[in-house]
Amino acid sequence: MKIALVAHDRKKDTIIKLATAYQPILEQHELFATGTTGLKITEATGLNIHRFKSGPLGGDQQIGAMVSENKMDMIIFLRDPLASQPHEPDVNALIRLSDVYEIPLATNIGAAEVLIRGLANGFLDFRQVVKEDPQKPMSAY
Ligand SMILES: O=C(CO)COP(=O)(O)O
Repeated sequence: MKIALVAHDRKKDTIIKLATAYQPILEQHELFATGTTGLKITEATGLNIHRFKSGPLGGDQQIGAMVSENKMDMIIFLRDPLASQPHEPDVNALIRLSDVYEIPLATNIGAAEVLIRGLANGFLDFRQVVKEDPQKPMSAY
């Protein structure tokens, strides 16, 4: 599965802890991240991560482009709910597109843990079926 990891600055420590705790699961998948998030996770864990641009420089949109092609299977996006972001429209666009394509997306650590455990237990296997027709959102089936 293709998994995106993104965290705003005050959530970086949290996503590093998450990636460290679930490294044995995550390393079995293809990982993507926005620039700084990916760098910090790789430094802390050694996980192999494809890094896009930093979020404010377009990284969220790059992940969104993969979603729009139905090429992303799960997104962990630890948003900071207490700080405004200069690229708020990009953040909202990524979340909206994930809803369009029905991509499982967690915006906090509690939901992220459930998703990762679900991933390990095959709950995301439906994504293989969806990807057979990359133009079709899940709801079209
Ligand atoms: O801003 C972000 C997501 O909106 C994250 O970007 P960085 O991982 O580059 O800090």
